[in-house]
Amino acid sequence: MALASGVRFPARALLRPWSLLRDTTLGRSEPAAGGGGGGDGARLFGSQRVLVEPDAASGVAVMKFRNPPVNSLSLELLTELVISLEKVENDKTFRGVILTSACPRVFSAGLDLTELCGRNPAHYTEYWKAVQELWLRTYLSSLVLVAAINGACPAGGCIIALACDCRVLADNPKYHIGLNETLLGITTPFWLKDTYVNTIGHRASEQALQLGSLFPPSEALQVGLVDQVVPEDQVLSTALSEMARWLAVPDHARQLTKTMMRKATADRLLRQRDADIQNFVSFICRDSIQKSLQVYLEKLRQRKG
Ligand SMILES: CCCCC/C=C\C/C=C\C/C=C/C(=O)SCCNC(=O)CCNC(=O)[C@H](O)C(C)(C)COP(=O)(O)OP(=O)(O)OC[C@H]1O[C@@H](n2cnc3c(N)ncnc32)[C@H](O)[C@@H]1OP(=O)(O)O
Repeated sequence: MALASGVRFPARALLRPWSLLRDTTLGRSEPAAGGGGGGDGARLFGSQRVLVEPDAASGVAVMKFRNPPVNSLSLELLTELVISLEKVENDKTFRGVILTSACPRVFSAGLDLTELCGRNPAHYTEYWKAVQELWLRTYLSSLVLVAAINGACPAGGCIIALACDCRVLADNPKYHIGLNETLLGITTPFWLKDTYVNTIGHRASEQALQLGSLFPPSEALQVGLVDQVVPEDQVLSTALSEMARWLAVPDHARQLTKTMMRKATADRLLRQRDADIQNFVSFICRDSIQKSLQVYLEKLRQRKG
């Protein structure tokens, strides 16, 4: 499936894109902002791994990741997120989206490590294209995007949050946020590094990226990684209040300003997407990198037991 940013989608999505969007239980989901949650609109926008609760009256859709146990960014979740965002974006009823998690205690565990281990170069190519596509689509969205971070938010989870216009984090000391890639033995690509620098500044990024820092809420607020830290049961309502503040600004002026602020960062990737994919594939295929990732994944699995 060719999208605006030029990416082709997985073969199964290309053949039957909507096959990824079956089996929605959206009609039974809890009410959205303003109470419009369960109707046909929800069915139209949502999918198996992405619940969408649209509220036409406010022009806001709440989009919930539902890929248990930890919302790891599998190829399927990445694809469904892009398709859901595209659908909402194409419906002029909507001016804003709140991104949040339907899984308890985790916003997103980041890239799905099983997509990065033991696969072939063709798979890594397809996967990295999907990562790029989600980032471009969120980072350059004309909608207002607010992240309602209701759980742990490492690595790829933080990347989604960083692409939003505003971040509200639940005040739970277990809900760490940051780019911890170095602790897995991998590096952050330049376009994600740029996004970090744009958000928390050069010196703070230099330290946090090298150390793989994961910040608890108070520190995340202090460093400017999130805009608000609120009690857990107030994350969604605070995100809705933030959304109202952003939507009070005329769309055209806000959108032009957003583009002005973000274009240079996005263009750096757009100019060298293929090279970035090649870099990623050759990096991830290295024996040493595969070994580091497998050790990390094994530690995660053992930690549980
Ligand atoms: C030079 C060119 C550029 C090269 C670029 C290279 C790479 C890309 C770089 C950057 C982009 C981003 C990278 C990433 O996102 S990598 C992923 C990093 N994520 C993490 O480190 C988080 C790991 N997870 C956790 O810390 C915890 O799971 C949690 C999120 C805090 C939740 O804790 P909780 O206790 O609730 O759950 P468990 O730990 O018990 O996990 C349950 C279950 O899920 C499995 N799991 C967890 N995280 C992942 C994951 N990211 N991918 C796949 N699977 C995951 C975990 O192993 C458990 O599985 P089990 O089978 O044991 O049930």
